[in-house]
Amino acid sequence: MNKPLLSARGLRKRFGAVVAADDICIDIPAGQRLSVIGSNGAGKTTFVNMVTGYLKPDAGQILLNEHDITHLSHQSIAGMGICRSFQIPMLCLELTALENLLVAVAASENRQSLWQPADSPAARERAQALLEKFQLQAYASRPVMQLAGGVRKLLDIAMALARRPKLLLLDEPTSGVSADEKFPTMERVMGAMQDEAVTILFVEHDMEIVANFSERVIAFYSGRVIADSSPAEVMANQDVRNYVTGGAQ
Ligand SMILES: Nc1ncnc2c1ncn2[C@@H]1O[C@H](COP(=O)(O)OP(=O)(O)OP(=O)(O)O)[C@@H](O)[C@H]1O
Repeated sequence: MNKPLLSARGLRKRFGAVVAADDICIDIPAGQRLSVIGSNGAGKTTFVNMVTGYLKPDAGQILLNEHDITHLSHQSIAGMGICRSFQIPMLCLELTALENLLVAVAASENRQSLWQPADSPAARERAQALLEKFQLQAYASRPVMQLAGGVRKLLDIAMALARRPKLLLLDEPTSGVSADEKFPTMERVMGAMQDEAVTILFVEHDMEIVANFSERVIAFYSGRVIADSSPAEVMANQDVRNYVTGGAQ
């Protein structure tokens, strides 16, 4: 494999007696679309939090293009090209969808105050382009508090993409989205990424989404990686059947 974009080496994290990460070693090459699966409490969000700087590992190293980012703040890590969305979208509810995006564009321009939306023509153009990419134009001037959960999810992901990240981590992009809307939501997300040079890792519980939208699957159980391969191989793995999919696949 070429030098990985991201390399997690021996990551460990405990919360009291709970082992949330137990010697996690993962290399991610640029351009890959990969998913992370695992039952509740397996350590998926802990991994995302450590890679994005929201949580510091007790041990181990995280390298981005061979630079050690383990001890950097989440703001610095975002500035270096690793961005994320959240299980519960982090949006300003009083602001409109467009204003939220302008805040994200402002952050990507390293402006002094994040809370003052970027108002340059170029920033507006970027925000509008993101609304279009995610087919959210109809919501541009609606306050976020009036928007449905699925729309908020898409907006949160669009905001993460505003920074033109090298690596984008999506924490359960379809959670809270109705069963009928899961596929269309993922299609919109992946469609929006198509002409962006971005590597995507998403955490997902829905195995159909995993099988259809990722080329590599990493399965977590009890803070450990128990499988890391193609979707078909991971779904057929006995440990994955025992501890993740419950033998349903
Ligand atoms: N801040 C924290 N304080 C204490 N325990 C935590 C904390 N964050 C996570 N944990 C524990 O660490 C373990 C892994 O949690 P994590 O959120 O990473 O799991 P997950 O795989 O993302 O689960 P889910 O699918 O439910 O989101 C769980 O047992 C969880 O309760």
